[in-house]
Amino acid sequence: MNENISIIGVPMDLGQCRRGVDMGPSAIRYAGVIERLEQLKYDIDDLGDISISRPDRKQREQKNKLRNLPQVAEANEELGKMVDEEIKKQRFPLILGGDHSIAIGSLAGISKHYENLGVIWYDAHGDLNSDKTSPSGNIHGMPLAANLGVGIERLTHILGYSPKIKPENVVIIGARCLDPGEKDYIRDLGIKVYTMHEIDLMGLPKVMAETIDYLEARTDGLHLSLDLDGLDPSEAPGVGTPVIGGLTYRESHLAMEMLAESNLLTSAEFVEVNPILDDKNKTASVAVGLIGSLFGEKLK
Ligand SMILES: NC(=[NH2+])NCCC[C@H](N)C(=O)O
Ligand SMILES: [Mn+2]
Ligand SMILES: [Mn+2]
Repeated sequence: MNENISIIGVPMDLGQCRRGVDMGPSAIRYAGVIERLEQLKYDIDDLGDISISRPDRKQREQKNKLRNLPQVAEANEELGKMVDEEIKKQRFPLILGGDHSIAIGSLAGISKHYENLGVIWYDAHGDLNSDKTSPSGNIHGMPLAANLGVGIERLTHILGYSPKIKPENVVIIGARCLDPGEKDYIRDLGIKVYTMHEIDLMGLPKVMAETIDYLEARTDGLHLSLDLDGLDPSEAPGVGTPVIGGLTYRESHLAMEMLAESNLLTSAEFVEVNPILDDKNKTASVAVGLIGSLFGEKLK
């Protein structure tokens, strides 16, 4: 793995309705992410947090299908540019959210550098809605669709190009809450999804081994987009859209260790940590533990 990591915080809470997820980056820093990675001998450059502009009251009262679109789009443009710069410097971008709408900017900056970027979407949700299918109007339910080129241009064309990724290079792991439009889309495009059903049947080690083999054969870079709500809410309670019946702490560590061993990863993001909904920063600590495993921490 690249020994040089650049950390970018994105205190974004405008892609959904629960306040507090904007404090995710500071909760993850407080839980010791930098110290943890420095112990593993990485060179860390913490670039701090992107500034997010606030909608005014008039805008907040508007009922439209894409909540806070101007601010979300603008922050994603800025994130995309920063990520692009770090990759040009040959540094590994590690992005800390913030709600999952920030994956639009991350992939805008990353995907420019790869012909066939692979993406692992570790999440209870598909995040495959568009303005047309979204039941909520929340942009954090749309980033994977936007990156596949589906949705309104202001989101699909961040940094001026689209699509960012191809459906056959995406693997969703941990899904257990999909909206009707998302299910249709997965079926039509044949996106590879390991729902909790397959994980229960096959076991997480087999799921990860298949995922890694599949992506290794067809991609030239690999991004992990890990939504903490992929884990079970009993172990990661500090998230805005919890869904019972998720991946365990142990399974998630093993998934990270197997990814570390594969040596394929070129970028990662950890999103949806909401310290206000958390239990004594437990979810941020889980995120830091997972980051440790992802970057090669071992007991022997
Ligand atoms: N990143 C997330 N937590 N997304 C949750 C999305 C929930 C729902 N599918 C929606 O579109 O509103
Ligand atoms: Mn989710
Ligand atoms: Mn998500």
